[in-house]
Amino acid sequence: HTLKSLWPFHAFLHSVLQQLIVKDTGQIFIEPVDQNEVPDYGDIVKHPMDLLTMELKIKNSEYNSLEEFENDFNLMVSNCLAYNSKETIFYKAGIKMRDQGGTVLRTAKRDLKILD
Ligand SMILES: CC(=O)c1c[nH]c2ccccc12
Repeated sequence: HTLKSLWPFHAFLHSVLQQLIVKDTGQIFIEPVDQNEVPDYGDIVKHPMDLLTMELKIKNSEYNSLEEFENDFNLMVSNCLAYNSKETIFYKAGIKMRDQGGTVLRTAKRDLKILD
């Protein structure tokens, strides 16, 4: 069996997402940035992304590969590093999520290969 046939692919992505949510200890990635609270956010970030939106995309079967899921993860991180200046807590949380989330995704990619 491969993972895809044995266990729905979206269940695999959901488990990867849960691991990313655990890494978001400051809970700054868990939901979309509220653009009413942050009126200039849309001037800098053209394609917002967050972990809740990624969960909804999993549920809507909008990811056909781990790479597409990873693209949204990278978009979420790069938005954070683009909007927040380097000395902020948010920027530092973005660096931490890039590093720790990157490890989660590297392991998930390896697991997907082993199961094929
Ligand atoms: C992830 C991120 O950049 C943010 C998460 N919450 C915010 C509130 C104001 C400005 C930026 C943010």
